[in-house]
Amino acid sequence: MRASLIQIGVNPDESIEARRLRAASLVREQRGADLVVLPELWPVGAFAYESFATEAESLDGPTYEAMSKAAADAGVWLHAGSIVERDPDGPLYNTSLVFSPDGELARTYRKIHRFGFDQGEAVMMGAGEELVTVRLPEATLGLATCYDLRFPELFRGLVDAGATVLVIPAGWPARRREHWTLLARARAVENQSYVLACGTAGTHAGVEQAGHSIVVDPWGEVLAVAGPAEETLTVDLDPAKVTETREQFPALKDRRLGLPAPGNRR
Ligand SMILES: NC(=O)CC(=O)C(=O)O
Repeated sequence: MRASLIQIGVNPDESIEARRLRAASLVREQRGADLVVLPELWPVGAFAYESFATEAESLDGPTYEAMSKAAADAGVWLHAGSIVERDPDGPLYNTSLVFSPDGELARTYRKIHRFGFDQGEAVMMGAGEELVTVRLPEATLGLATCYDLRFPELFRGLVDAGATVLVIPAGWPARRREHWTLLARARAVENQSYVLACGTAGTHAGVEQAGHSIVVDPWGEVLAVAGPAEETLTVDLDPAKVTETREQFPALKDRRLGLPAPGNRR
């Protein structure tokens, strides 16, 4: 199973329309891959809070249009990263779009953990409430977005739902790059799953992006890692390796669920 991660640059000198066209063309160049992944909020920029409301899109908006065509033209499964979704009956959401190779919108995922503490996304957007997996012929994708990476229980939920490849689009800042790499590897090791973590390059809203998109196998080996600049990583995954790892080192079977809360035992 061939996966391509497009670590696109998000910079203020490029319009959103121009970036959309460029992203679509980069996706088309990945013909031959099985799965292509774009990062979080690449049209507007994950930290461009002041533009969230004006650039919010519906689920059939301009990014949907461009990515649906690109997926069909390339004949790939496309995790098109996320958009600022305008829900006509609710708040904004940070919503990922996954297209099948015929360009159909197969699944959407609303980011569950919103970043910013008491500002930015955390106050401007609604929180997703649903775990999402996507069945591909060779693997089951478990979806998460950026800050979700810090919450291991979400990934356990995805594994319990059958995920074998954890896909994490992000707009991760350069100043916390070590956390990004460390957490991506940890999620792969503890869940005995592939991790495809795709970040952005460039600087927007004054926040330098980490880049360093990374692909980790179910044993925790780093199969590929990008530099800080715009780059596409292409990696061959072996879906059987997930089963082999889980059988040969069956730590997931040793989980102790449902233990009682701490008592007063001395
Ligand atoms: N931007 C995010 O969602 C997460 C992030 O920056 C972090 O450090 O966590």
